[in-house]
Amino acid sequence: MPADRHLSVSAFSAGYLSGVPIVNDLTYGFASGSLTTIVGPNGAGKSSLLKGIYGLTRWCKGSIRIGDRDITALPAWGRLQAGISLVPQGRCNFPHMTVQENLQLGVYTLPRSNRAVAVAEALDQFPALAAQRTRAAGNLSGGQQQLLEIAMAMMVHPRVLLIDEPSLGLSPKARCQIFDKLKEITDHGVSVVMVEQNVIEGLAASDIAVVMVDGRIHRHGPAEEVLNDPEMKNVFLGGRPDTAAPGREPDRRRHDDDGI
Ligand SMILES: Nc1ncnc2c1ncn2[C@@H]1O[C@H](COP(=O)(O)OP(=O)(O)OP(=O)(O)O)[C@@H](O)[C@H]1O
Repeated sequence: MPADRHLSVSAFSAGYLSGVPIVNDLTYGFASGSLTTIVGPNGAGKSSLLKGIYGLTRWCKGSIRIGDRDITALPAWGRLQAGISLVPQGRCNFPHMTVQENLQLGVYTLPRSNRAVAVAEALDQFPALAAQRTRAAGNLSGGQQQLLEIAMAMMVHPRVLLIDEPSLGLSPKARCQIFDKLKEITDHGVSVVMVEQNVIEGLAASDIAVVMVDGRIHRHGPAEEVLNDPEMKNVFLGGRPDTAAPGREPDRRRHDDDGI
């Protein structure tokens, strides 16, 4: 995989209150063109790591590189231009606007002359959205809304896609479809870094697992290996095949039954 898609952090700390690191002195290179999933207990700093990489925490120190370019000094929009896209937790698209209008917002940062082509490409790459292009985004199923978020993040052709808990509130079928889509994205050479609370399903779909505890990396390795490690199962995965990360309340929100 091309080296310019390699995201790495070095002695990286980030947080919200001055002097209180949530992500603590972390050094790690995310495998290029792979699906890396970050798991760990509640409050471990998983989401904060994604936000810190994207430039959304109040402070950070250490360094972040994409390829051989140091992007630490760039603000969030600069990191987007450098090739990092973020899908934050939750479905935060514009619910009263149509799918097509949401996609048009996704290309707002591109030169005007490239925008129509980018929207057409997105509809081509996400056929489930093409079928719904004139529908208000808020009326889509949860899985379709998540797909729309992913499509919007992909429209700027990122080298690295950061995505926070994409399966939240989705049915098993829709979760599976989202993970498949993320795998497909890595097939096109994009490095995907996902935070996921559905540990078993998330890791089963992934290439690499990173286990975070207290702001630090406790363990990393091939996802299958981590998934099958008895220590990981007992300590972090709850030891049962359908268990989310310990400490998390079960998700009682309505699930979409029909997938995407
Ligand atoms: N905007 C914020 N301001 C202050 N503290 C925050 C903010 N966001 C997160 N935190 C704190 O940072 C710590 C880590 O939170 P974070 O969301 O990164 O953990 P997480 O591993 O993603 O956990 P979860 O699985 O619960 O989302 C928590 O103690 C949380 O309260």
